[in-house]
Amino acid sequence: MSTSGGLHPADREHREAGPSLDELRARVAAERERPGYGHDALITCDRLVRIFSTDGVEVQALQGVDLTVAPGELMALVGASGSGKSTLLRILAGLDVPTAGRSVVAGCDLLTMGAAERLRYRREVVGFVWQQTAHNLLPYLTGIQNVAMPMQLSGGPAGSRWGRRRRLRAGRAADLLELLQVGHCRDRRPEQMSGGEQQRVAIAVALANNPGVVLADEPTGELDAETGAMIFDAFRTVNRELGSTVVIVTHDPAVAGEVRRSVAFRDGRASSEVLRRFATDEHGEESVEEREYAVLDRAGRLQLPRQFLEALGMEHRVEVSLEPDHVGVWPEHGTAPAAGRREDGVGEDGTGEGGAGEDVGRSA
Ligand SMILES: Nc1ncnc2c1ncn2[C@@H]1O[C@H](COP(=O)(O)OP(=O)(O)OP(=O)(O)O)[C@@H](O)[C@H]1O
Repeated sequence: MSTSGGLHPADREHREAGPSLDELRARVAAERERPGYGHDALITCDRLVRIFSTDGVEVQALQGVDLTVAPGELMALVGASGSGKSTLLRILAGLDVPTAGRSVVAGCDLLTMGAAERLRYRREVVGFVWQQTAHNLLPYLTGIQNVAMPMQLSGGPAGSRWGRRRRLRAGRAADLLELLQVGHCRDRRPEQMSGGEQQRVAIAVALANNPGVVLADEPTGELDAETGAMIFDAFRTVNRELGSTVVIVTHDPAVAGEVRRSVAFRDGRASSEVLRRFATDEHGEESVEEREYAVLDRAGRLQLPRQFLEALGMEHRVEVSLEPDHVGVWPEHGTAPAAGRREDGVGEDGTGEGGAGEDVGRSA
């Protein structure tokens, strides 16, 4: 590994001498005072692993996922089939337990929760909406009864008498149906609703106990594009008006393109993120600025985009160089396509950004 390029001689001398005792003490003190990973997040996944064993064959569905989601975020998880998105969502929903690692949602540790706490977690801390519209609702109950059911199961909202509690539940259920623009479905059973209406009622059900987090697995997967857009609008309303944190797994590029942050999964890990900024100019024209980042995990690993590796013939080993403001990654000596690389790892333009290497870590 080369770490020379671009350093000031005084800095290089300092680095070679190593840190002084005072510097080491200061580092230890700073480390001790540093807030823990995910301290300000609502959802924290820390090196999360899930291994399935079927007939003696092990599948590593999650291979050390690091992910934090801030309170009030509306974000998407995307990625190829089999990359681990649904496995992660089921763990976050409290329906499955990770093999190793740590995951904390709204202060609840998903690895150590007991059965009673897990039940309370699933009823009150998270709400979920699944792809199959039919799975989200009880077929023999009306819209309003479906929304009131989770409140009934958890005993809320609090009130002194049974009759009063029932009225409060019915009032909140009706309010949620109105918020999601399906007030007209209050007395209809699911078979009397369209697919889009069923999903909006399902979102109301997910919100019944006022959970901090709403998880949705392909909620637009069974719907046409127009209805899918309406469902996504419903999630946006929930996020904006009720402050719920929303995580949506989706294959739908239209949905992924509408959120500020989408995290792409690859081979059981979060591999890249797209952050978007939506702006409206003085003429009312809307624009989106997108920036794609590779995810650097807590062990310092990152996945370079597959097309970068293929374009530069990188495999097995790469050369890495520390530059003053970024890290350069180069194909192993002698394996690169010829263009733009000098022996010292600096591109032909002398900037440290040679055409054959990938620079990572440059500040955004
Ligand atoms: N219960 C299970 N038993 C065995 N293997 C499983 C189980 N659930 C998931 N897997 C495997 O784990 C890997 C990740 O699956 P997962 O469903 O999380 O992927 P995904 O990204 O959600 O895919 P899709 O977009 O197709 O739903 C896959 O290889 C899958 O076959």
